[in-house]
Amino acid sequence: MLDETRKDFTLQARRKGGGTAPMTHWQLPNETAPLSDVLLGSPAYLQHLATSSLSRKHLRENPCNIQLAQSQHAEMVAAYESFGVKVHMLAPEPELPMQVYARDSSVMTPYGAIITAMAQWWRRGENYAAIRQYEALGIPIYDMVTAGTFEGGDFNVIEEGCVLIGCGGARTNEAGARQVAGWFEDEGWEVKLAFIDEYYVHIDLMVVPIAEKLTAVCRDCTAPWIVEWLEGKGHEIIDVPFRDTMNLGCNVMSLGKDRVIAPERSRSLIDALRARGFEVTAVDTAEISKTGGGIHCMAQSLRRG
Ligand SMILES: NC(=O)NCCC[C@H](N)C(=O)O
Repeated sequence: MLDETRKDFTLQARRKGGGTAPMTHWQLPNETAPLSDVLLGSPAYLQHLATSSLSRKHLRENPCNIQLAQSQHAEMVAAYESFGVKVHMLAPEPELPMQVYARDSSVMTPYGAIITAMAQWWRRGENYAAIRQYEALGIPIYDMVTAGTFEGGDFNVIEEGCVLIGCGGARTNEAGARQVAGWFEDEGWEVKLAFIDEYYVHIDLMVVPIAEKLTAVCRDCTAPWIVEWLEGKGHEIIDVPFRDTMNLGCNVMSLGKDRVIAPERSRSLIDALRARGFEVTAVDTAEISKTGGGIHCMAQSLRRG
């Protein structure tokens, strides 16, 4: 017999045309409410691959020391735990060298998890691993992307019922982006599509929610309409320098209640947050980030609020 927590699992909770009921045992109203459960990926089988301009440059010049990256990951896990966040770890699989980036293979929403469609063949198995993980946790699958490619770093919940979807072509393509956009428009959300250059990989490199009406943005590489749109909603913008952004310095994780986990090297953002009274735990993730992602890319919020 299925235990209480697993009985909510289903492979397609989405109601066609909208009106899907939000989850009952889990909740995720937005990306800035207090975080109590997070999904992370193990770096046990991490490899440094040429996945993007970013990771290729480091591979050429100064490849990732995997052991050091693993110890940095352990420190990041400890940071979540020190804030009382329960860490759920994807079961590591030797066939999945990028599984540490738990943000991308699925996307948690108020209705359950979207199973994405990874663009690069060496990441596709992560989608199946994510399904198994949600089954084990009793989290319903909202739906699975079938029309094109879609990666979780491109689903950026700005506030409750409002999402910015990144579309760089090489990762999330237009067909995938429009399919997901349509689902959330049907649910009554405000949805904006941001076409970005594939150099930036995902939209969460340059736009990341920090707190209610407070967003970190790299103005130098974010389309001005996005900044104006956020400001129009009353968001204060913390500008993150371009160089820091390309080192994943904007890619931080909000824990809610004015607490943030940020990469140690992102001095400008850390100082700006501390000046506003935020509690910032700075973790050195520079070695992991040579493989192309940061703290936000490595985390999938499972429960907030
Ligand atoms: N959300 C993200 O930006 N994820 C980073 C993914 C990094 C990984 N090396 C990749 O290129 O797929």
